[in-house]
Amino acid sequence: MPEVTEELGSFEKIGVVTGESTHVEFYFAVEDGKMPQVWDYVVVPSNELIDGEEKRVLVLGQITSIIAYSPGLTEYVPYSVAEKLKEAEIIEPRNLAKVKILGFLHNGTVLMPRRTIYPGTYVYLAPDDILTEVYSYPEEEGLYIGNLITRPSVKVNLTIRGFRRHLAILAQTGAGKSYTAGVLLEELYKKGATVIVLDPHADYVFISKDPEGKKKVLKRVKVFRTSESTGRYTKEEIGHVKTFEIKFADLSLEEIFTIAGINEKWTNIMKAIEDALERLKSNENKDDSKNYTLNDLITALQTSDNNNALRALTYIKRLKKLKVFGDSTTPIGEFLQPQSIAVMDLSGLNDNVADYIAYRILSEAYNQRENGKYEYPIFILIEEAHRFIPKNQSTLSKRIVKKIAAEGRKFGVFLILVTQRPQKIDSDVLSQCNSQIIMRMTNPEDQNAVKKSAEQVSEDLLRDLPGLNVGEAIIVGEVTKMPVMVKIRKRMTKEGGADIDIVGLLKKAREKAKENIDKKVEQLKNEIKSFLEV
Ligand SMILES: Nc1ncnc2c1ncn2[C@@H]1O[C@H](COP(=O)(O)OP(=O)(O)OP(=O)(O)O)[C@@H](O)[C@H]1O
Repeated sequence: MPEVTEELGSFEKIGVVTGESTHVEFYFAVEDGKMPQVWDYVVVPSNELIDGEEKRVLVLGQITSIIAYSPGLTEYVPYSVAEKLKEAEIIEPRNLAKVKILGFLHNGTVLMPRRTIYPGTYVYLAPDDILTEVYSYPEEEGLYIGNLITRPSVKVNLTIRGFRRHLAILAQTGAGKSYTAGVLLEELYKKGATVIVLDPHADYVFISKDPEGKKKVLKRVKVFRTSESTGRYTKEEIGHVKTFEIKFADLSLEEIFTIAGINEKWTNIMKAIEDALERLKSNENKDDSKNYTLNDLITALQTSDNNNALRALTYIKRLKKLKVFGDSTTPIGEFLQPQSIAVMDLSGLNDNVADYIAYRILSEAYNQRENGKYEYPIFILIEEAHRFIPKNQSTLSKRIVKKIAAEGRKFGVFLILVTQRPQKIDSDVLSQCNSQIIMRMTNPEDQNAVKKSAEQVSEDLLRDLPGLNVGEAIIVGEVTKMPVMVKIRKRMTKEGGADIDIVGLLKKAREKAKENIDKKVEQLKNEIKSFLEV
C-alpha cells in the first residue's frame, strides 16, 4: 500500500466517518451522489504505533450494510405529510454505511489497528491496485481462485502455505463446492502438487479434460475404480480407468482385525485367525506362500475344530462384502507421483466399501510420508467428507483422517474436506481446518457448526451466507491475508457433477414419448391393415 501522503487526493472520496467508531468498525455518511455497494472496500487514513514508531497507515475496511434514510421522513410520518414533503422535493435521502475493519498492510502482513478511526475522517473507495496487492502472493505460492465479488477487475489469490493447516469447503448442495474444489485442483496441479481425490460421486473423473471434454489439459491424471464398481460414468466416457484392488494375502494381521471389526480384547478370536493363517501359509509351497485368498481363510476357519475359529468366522465373512480383493495389490506408488492427480472413483460403491478403500489409501499415503519414503507433500481432497468422518459414529477412515488432521502438517499431508453437512461431520476434524471456503448456506444448524469450528467466522459473515449466489464464496483463514468474498473463476477443466439440464432432458423425454406413441399407432395401423386384408 502506498505511504499515506497527499496522494490520497487521487482516490475517490465517498464519505466522512460519523457517529461512534471502534477499532473494529465505524460508520460513515455517504457523500451525496455516491452509491457504494454493500461488501465493497474502503480505505481510511489513520495513525498507528508500529515497532515504537508513529506511522500514517491506510486502514482497509469492508462495507457490511448501507442504511438509507431521510431526515424528514421518519418512521412515524403520516402519509399526508410524507406526500407533501415529496411534492415539495425536500425528501433529501441520505445513506449511512457501516464498515468492518479488515486491517492494514505492513511489510506484506496484515495488522489490525489499535486505534479507533476518528469521526470526521474522509473515507475513500479502495483503489483496485491496493486490493490487488492485498489479495496477491508471489507467483510460486499464489493460487488464482477467482475475483472480488464487488470488483471483478481484482484477482484473488490464495497462498498454498495456508494448506499446511488444512482447508474445508462448506456449503449447501448446488452452491458450487465441487466446481470450486476443481479450480483448486487445477491450481494445485500447476504448482506441482501430488493430489489424491476420494470421489464418491465421480465429480472429478474428467479433471484431465477441457470443459468440452475434447482436449487433455492436465497430463498426469489417473482415475481408479474397483473391478466390480459400475460407476456413474462408463469407462469409455472417462477414457482410461485403472483397476484398484488389494491382494488379500498382502493384508497384515492387524489390518484384518481392524477391517473385520475385531476388538483388540478378543484375544482368543485373534489367535484363532492367526493360527488359521499360519496353517494356510505352511500348506502352500514356499513360492506361493502369499497366494491364499479370503475364501481360503474362511474354509480354514470352517474346518477348524476350535470354537473360537467358528466365532471368528462371523467377522471374517463380513470382509466378503468389501469386494476389493483381487490378484494383486495396487501399489500406493501409483497414487503418489510428483505433479499428479489420482482420482479414486467410489461412485456406485456402498458406504462400507468406500470407507475401507479410503482408509487403505489414506493410511498408506500417510505412512509413505511419515517414513520419508515419498518426498513431496500430499494433498488429500475428500468429497462428501461427512460420509467418511461422521460425527458420533466410527468408521475405518475416520481414525486416519483424524490423525492427518492432527499431525499431517508435520509430515506434509494436507486435507481439503468438502461437505454440504458441516453439522454431521466430526467437529474435531472440522476445527483443525484452519481455512474455510464457505459458500451459500441457509440451514441455521449448518451455519452454527461452521461458526463453532472457525474463530474467524463472525455473526456478520453468517448473516451474509444466504445472500451469496452460486459460485460465490467467503474465504477465511490462513490461505488468505484477510477474509475475502470471491466469485470463483471459470474452470479450465470439465466438471463431473454439473447440474443436469432439466429443461433439455424433459424435452427429450417428450420427444421420446411422442416417438413411442407414433410407433404404437403405426403398429396398430399395420395390424388393422393386415387383418382387413385377410
Ligand atoms: N464458479 C462457478 N461458475 C460457473 N458455474 C458454477 C460455478 N460454481 C458452480 N457452478 C455451477 O453450479 C452447479 C452446482 O455446482 P456444484 O456441482 O459444484 O455444486 P455442489 O455444491 O458441489 O453441489 P452438490 O453438493 O450437489 O455436489 C453446477 O452446474 C456448476 O456448473
